[in-house]
Amino acid sequence: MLALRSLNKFSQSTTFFFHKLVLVMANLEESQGVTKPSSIGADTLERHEDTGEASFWRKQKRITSQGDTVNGALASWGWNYQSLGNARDAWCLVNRHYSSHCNDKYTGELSNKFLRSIPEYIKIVEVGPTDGLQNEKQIVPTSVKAKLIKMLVSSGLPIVEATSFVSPKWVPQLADAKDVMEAIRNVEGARFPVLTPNVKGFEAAVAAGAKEVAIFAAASESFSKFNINCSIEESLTRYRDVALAAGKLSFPVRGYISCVVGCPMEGMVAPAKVAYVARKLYDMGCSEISLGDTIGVGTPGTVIPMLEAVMGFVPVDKLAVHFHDTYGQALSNILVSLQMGISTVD
Ligand SMILES: CC(C)(COP(=O)([O-])OP(=O)([O-])OC[C@H]1O[C@@H](n2cnc3c(N)ncnc32)[C@H](O)[C@@H]1OP(=O)([O-])[O-])[C@@H](O)C(=O)NCCC(=O)NCCSC(=O)C[C@@](C)(O)CC(=O)[O-]
Repeated sequence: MLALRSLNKFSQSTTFFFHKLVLVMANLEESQGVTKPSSIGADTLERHEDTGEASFWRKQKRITSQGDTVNGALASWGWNYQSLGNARDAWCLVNRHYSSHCNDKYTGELSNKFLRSIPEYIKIVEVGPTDGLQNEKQIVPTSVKAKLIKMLVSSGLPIVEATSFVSPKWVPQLADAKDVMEAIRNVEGARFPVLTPNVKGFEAAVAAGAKEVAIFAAASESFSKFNINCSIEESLTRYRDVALAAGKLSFPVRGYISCVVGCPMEGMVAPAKVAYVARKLYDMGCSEISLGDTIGVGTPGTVIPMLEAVMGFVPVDKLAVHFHDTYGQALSNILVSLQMGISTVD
């Protein structure tokens, strides 16, 4: 467990978080024509302080709903990429402003303002051996996977998702799931959930010694077909069977949702679609629901309304966030998630 309050002591990193947040806000506004600031720095900061948090969130919502009208191919995210492209220059401006004008007291006040609402403890769920290794071009030997898992545990991580009991034809990288479980059988000090896409996978996981499992749905129809070869509704039926079987053994079941803000095939994903799948997973007994920005296109402007929609159906203490850092937005997205009360981060 990580004492997040200790972040207050590291004014440099909190200032970095804050800079990133200001940047995302500034860039979203500029790219959407909401405002046209002549420069980014103190003016931008004061403007947001003046308007207050509530109106900032409203503004982000408006921007997102404008974005929602953009549909279709990935190219429809052009405004987002544009924002990210501008971010480096703008960050330099903000950074220069702070280094010459900011004193420690001011930085401390800002840190308090932006960190005061975050949970005291954060649970980290490590997913490198699954979400990481499944993308490796070369197949990593079982012994190396086991060593990686042991090292992750010895670094203090309390939960390490160990492997996936999926079809070896679909994910040959993780075809050695049973052997990985055998290799870590005597490792203590952490929990080792595994991914199971159906009852066949669940039964194999139980036989290999797993004590908790995760199922993975998507908020986008196209991605569901691409990833698990079935529609969202079919996947929910499948997962209900897995949850039922897990319930009989009192195994915790984690539910993932992929593409919670964007899909590589469909573009932007509406928050209501994510909320729908989250509610279904929660109702079937998932003890935790992890919201995945699978392709890393989320920004605070799209993440906040998505979280608001999901929180309408699932208690915040049952939610986790899973941000891929493809475009360097993961830290900003994690920060706003923490500010909204999420306390589990993949
Ligand atoms: C779901 C299926 C199985 C459907 O795949 P399918 O081809 O539609 O399944 P099927 O039922 O027709 O079976 C085809 C073959 O697979 C076998 N099979 C069937 N099930 C299993 C199983 N569990 N374990 C081992 N073998 C299995 C089955 O026995 C059969 O073998 P055959 O008769 O041809 O020899 C397949 O699409 C699949 O395995 N997909 C998994 C893909 C995957 O792992 N994706 C990444 C997961 S991580 C993620 O989704 C996102 C996340 C969590 O990281 C968060 C984020 O970033 O968004």
